Amino acid sequence: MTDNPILTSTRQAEDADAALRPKMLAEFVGQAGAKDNLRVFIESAKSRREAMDHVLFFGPPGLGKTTLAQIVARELGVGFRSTSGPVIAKAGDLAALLTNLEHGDVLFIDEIHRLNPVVEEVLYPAMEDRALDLIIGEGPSARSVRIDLPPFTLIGATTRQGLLQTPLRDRFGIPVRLQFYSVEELEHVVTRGAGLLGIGIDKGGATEIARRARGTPRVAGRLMRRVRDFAHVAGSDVITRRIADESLTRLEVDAIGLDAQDRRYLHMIADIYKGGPVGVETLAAGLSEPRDTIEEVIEPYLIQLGLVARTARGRCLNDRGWTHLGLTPPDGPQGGLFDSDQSAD
Ligand SMILES: Nc1ncnc2c1ncn2[C@@H]1O[C@H](COP(=O)(O)OP(=O)(O)OP(=O)(O)O)[C@@H](O)[C@H]1O
Ligand SMILES: [Mg+2]
Repeated sequence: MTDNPILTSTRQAEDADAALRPKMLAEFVGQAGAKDNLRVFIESAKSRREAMDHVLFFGPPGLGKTTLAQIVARELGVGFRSTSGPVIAKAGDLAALLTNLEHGDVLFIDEIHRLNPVVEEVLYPAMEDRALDLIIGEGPSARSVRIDLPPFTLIGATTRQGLLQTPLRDRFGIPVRLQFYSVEELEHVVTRGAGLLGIGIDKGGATEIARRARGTPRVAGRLMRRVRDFAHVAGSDVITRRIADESLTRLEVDAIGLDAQDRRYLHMIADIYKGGPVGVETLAAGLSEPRDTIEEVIEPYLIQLGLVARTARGRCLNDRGWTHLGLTPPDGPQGGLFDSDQSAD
């Protein structure tokens, strides 16, 4: 099966993450609630010798969806097959994947919100009845055959739960929302990662990187690799707060983890649209970024920090957003909508 293009074409971008990926649930930092629940479902499935119910992981990029999917398969002691929504072009591709599964296997479909609707139709009976309904032949001689599938666990991952069709969403028995990580959790991620990369790090260095990692382990890993390069060139084998701070400042990552792209986004709303509201399409055009990048990568963290609000009329800069840019919010009617924002800290 390994030469099957559907199986091998996992996203390139993931490769850089591989070295830092935790292998078992016990090594996976944070997401305590999700982990506790998964542990129960895994144990139960194992003791009943049944396939675990289907799982949907959703949340912003880099929070550990792919990692958790691999961990679930490993903890269950079953095979792991991986593909992604846009890669499965035809119903037949999915049928081939499903019929090659072995008893209890995990089939991981990344970016499951991007499945072709025709393929999605095939997935419904597969998830629900573990059966495949195929039409064989054409015209008057066409007939439908039903093929039984082995018990399997589908794990879907998406950054856009809202784009999932309700029938698909409802077929996942275990929906899991991943949250942004706390600074303490990211300190663990960074310290563990430094160990794996073979560089020392002290508490101050770990805190400095964690505070600036946008609540996201992937960003923490990336920043740590860059800081390690600076430390290396500076001839230090330990990442200290000073080295971390200097390197991240040189990389234009500010004290709360925003990078040049985030600041461009905030400045566009502040300087050109006077704080908004402004539509996401307009921002996408102005920043020359795809709308998806704005909605999936840039905005979730800025919203979480309370710098920006998504409203029905468009994006608005909150008082905190103005303050972070070192600007004063204009007193105007648009302030009134958001003055519930806890300010003054
Ligand atoms: N809880 C965690 N503890 C330690 N490292 C983590 C954790 N979660 C994620 N990582 C690391 O962060 C990186 C990104 O994780 P992962 O690829 O699982 O994210 P994702 O949610 O699938 O992202 P995307 O939406 O882009 O596919 C990996 O290198 C992984 O090692
Ligand atoms: Mg992923």
